[in-house]
Amino acid sequence: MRLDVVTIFPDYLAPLDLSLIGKARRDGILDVHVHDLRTFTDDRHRTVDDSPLGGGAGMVMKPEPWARALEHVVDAGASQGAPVPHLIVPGPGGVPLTQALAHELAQEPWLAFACGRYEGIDERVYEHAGERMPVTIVSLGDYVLNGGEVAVLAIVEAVGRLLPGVVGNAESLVEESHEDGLLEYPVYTRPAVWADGDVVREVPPVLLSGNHGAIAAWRHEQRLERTAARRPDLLPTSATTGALADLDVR
Ligand SMILES: OB(O)c1ccc2cc[nH]c2c1
Repeated sequence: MRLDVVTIFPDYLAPLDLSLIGKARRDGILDVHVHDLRTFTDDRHRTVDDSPLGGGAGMVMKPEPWARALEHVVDAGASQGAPVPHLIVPGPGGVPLTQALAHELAQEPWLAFACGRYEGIDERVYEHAGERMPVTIVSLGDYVLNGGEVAVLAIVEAVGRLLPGVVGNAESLVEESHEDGLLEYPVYTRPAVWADGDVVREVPPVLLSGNHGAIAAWRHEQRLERTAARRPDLLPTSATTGALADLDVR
C-alpha cells in the first residue's frame, strides 16, 4: 500500500518511521511519502492561508497550493495499480473512524491524506479533488484537534496494522476491541501473585487452571461484562435486556 500525506508540518508524521509501521515501511509493505504543502506555493512567503471570505475568526487554507499538491501526488503515484488514490481528509465533521472503516481502507492500494490546519481547507478543494478521486472526510471522534496530522497518525496505524505481515501474530488481531463488537478481555502475566507493597494482588485462578475451555468461557464473559459496563451501545438490544441486564457491572 502506498500512502501520501500532504501537510504543513511534515515532522508531525515522523512517528510513521517508528515501531510496527516503521518496520512495515522497511519491509516494503507500506510505501509512505510525506509532502510539505508549502512546496506547492508560488510566493516568496510560501503562503498557504488567507482570511475567510465573509469574515470570521482565524484563517482558511488557500485552494491553489492544495490543487498543485494533490496533482503532484496523483502524478507521483500513478504506477500504483490504481490511477488515483482515495483521498482521506481528517475533520471533525467527517464519518467516524471505526474498525470496519479501517478494514475497508486496508483493502485499498493507495491512500492520500490531506492535513488541514487553521479553520480548515477552502471548500472548493474538496470539490476539485472529488472530480478527480474518491474523497472521504474522516473524524476520530466528537472532539476537535488543531489539525489533521494526529488523525492521520491514528488512521495509518489502525489501517496499517491490518495489512498482512505488519502484526507478527495475526491471531492477536482477532479478539480485540471492536473486531467483533465486544471490548477485549483483561490480560495478565507473571507474577501470578504480585506483592504490591502491603497489598497482594492475584491473577484470576481460572487463568492458572490449564482448562482452556473454562479460560475461553471466562474471557468471553469478561468481554460481555466490560462491553455492557463501558459501551452498552455496542451490544445488541437483546443482550442488554437478557442475561447481561442482570450482570453487576461497574
Ligand atoms: O478534529 B480534527 O480531526 C481536525 C482535522 C483537521 C483540522 C483542521 C483544522 N482543525 C482540524 C481538526
